[in-house]
Amino acid sequence: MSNGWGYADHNGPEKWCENFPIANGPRQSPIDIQPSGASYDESLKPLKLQYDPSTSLDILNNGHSFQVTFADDDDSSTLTEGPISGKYRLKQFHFHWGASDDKGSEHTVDGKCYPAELHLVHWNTEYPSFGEAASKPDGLAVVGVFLEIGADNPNLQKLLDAMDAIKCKGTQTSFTNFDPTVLLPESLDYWTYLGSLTTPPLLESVSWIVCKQSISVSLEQMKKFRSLLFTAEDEEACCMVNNYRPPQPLKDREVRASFK
Ligand SMILES: NS(=O)(=O)c1ccc(C(=O)N2CCN(Cc3ccccc3)C2)cc1
Ligand SMILES: [Zn+2]
Repeated sequence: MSNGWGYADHNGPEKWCENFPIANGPRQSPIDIQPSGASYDESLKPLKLQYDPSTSLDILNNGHSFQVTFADDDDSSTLTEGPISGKYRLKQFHFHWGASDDKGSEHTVDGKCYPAELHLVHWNTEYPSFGEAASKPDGLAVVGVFLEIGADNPNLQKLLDAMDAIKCKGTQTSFTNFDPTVLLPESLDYWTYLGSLTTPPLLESVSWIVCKQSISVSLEQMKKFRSLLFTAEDEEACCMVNNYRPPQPLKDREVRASFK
């Protein structure tokens, strides 16, 4: 398999170790979060997320997910406090989801899968760029938010409306003036652990921050996610679904909770 990794049987998560041996490393993500095994840490601070909507740039179908990319040449949109030290800049956010509502999240909670999971990706400003930070053990911080089937979520609608313009791999369109704060749950209680990118190159550089509370998504809104394609315009269409990596062994790691 060249660098053409994906989520199909021939190039999916079970095959990634062939080109990315770190797939079997000591701090891989995602994991199954077992709340009874997590330890409450009173020293954990509340998350401080300060996003400037004017830093949102565009929305892209990258063939693995869709992502909204942010200008990260200054400290306009940052994550501070929480379990991290220093300041991390927002680079992009994206989602993972399933072909049906019984799967799609990457992290699970006591084995429970959610239909989708949002990842807000930040990089440590100790380093000069995302690319540099991505290879450092404290280089990235990703905030994960579960999506749960329920009421229509109006805060997702601008994303969904843009999907017609990014149906195929490699398509993108302007996506300005978007404040990702609207995608966060009411409570920012979280679990945190040291892990990795959940896609190749699976670099073990991520401080994971997974919110306990989910946000809602309706059945109709989930169908819109599933209307995207993994494939380019000139290829046989393949629906973008099941773009998630299953939970990986916890190995010698602890999961801490910011709440009792
Ligand atoms: N699912 S997740 O949240 O773990 C996640 C997935 C992908 C990414 C991401 O932006 N890239 C993964 C590698 N890619 C290419 C790359 C670029 C520079 C250095 C190294 C590699 C970028 C970030 C977070
Ligand atoms: Zn992700």
